[in-house]
Amino acid sequence: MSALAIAPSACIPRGSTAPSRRPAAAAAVRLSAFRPVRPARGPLRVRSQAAATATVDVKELNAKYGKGSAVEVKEGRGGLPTVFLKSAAGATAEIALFGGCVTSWKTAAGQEVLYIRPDAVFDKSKPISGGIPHCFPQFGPGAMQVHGFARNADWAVGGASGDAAKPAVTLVLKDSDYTRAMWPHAFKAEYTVVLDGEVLRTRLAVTNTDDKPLEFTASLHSYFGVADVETANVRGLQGLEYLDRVRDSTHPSVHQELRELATFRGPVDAVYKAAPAKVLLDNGSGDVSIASVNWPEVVVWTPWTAMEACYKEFVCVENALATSPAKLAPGAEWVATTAMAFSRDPLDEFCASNPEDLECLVYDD
Ligand SMILES: O=P(O)(O)OC[C@H]1O[C@@H](O)[C@H](O)[C@@H](O)[C@@H]1O
Repeated sequence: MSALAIAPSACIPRGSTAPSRRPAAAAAVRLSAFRPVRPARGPLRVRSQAAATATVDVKELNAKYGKGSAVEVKEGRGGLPTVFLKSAAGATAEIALFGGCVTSWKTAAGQEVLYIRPDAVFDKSKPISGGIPHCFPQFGPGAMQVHGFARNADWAVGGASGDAAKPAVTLVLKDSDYTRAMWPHAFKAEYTVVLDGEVLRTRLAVTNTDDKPLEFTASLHSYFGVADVETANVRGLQGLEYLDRVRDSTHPSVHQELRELATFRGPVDAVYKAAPAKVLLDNGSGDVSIASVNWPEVVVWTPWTAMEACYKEFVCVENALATSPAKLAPGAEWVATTAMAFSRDPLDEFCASNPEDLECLVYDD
């Protein structure tokens, strides 16, 4: 199993990762102006209201929206109705209707890019802890449950495309008694996931279907697997102002990112403002490129030892609209897109099949 594969039920043993050859990241952290000074707040609690469940017949859905092997609707993890995409290039993605959550994205070579936490459950008793959950209509903190309700509700299938090169599905979430109890607005959220060759594209469109204005915040809470959080880094954030939420997410402190490579040596919960069109996550075996349009912020999060069992194995790099709500007049629409691509480091690829080669026997301290 790849070091970045989704953990089945427990954290991946440390020893299972390929030899690391990235002392540069460790050196970079010494230049850092940013040192988290105390551990993250205790174990994270998801205080969510009961999920908005719906009973769906996957066979019926597949008959309606399935497109051969390019788009299939069937039971996924935990029996959850899930849309499976497979592109002609051989990449795959899985999107659970519960939460509209992308739970897997694999390259044609079978490498999992996303991460599911070992404490994730697939029984709708809480949001799926991993993959790409939605934060909507509140990033938080705020009046409603942390990260809103969209990750805790069943989305419907609104359409699918069987274009073999780039199969796609559109999921839809509309207001219901469940959502209006928390947020008194009529809305429609349409989330399109396209597997364009090996590139995972998303498009989130939110429409105010009410007769009064609404405001919301949001993010794609993307969990990415990393070989080791201490050798992972994020590029593209240098010079940006960020809000450090580790001590207090309600009253974050304001800083400027000085590092070219944002590395991890403690808990990080940072909202980077005025985010660039693209950031890169070095996950230890290559770069995950995260390009976006109209997501104005990037949230970088690692709980560190607050999640002792698995914190080394993932980093969240989230496309976000966290601090300044979008304001929609009746009938207005807000749209944001992302394109995520993974390019494997050629040396890593070589070392996977030649672990004893001299060039591969370089270790961090
Ligand atoms: O709800 P989850 O998936 O455990 O994630 C919680 C974290 O999500 C991050 O987006 C926030 O920046 C953190 O403050 C928060 O703790």
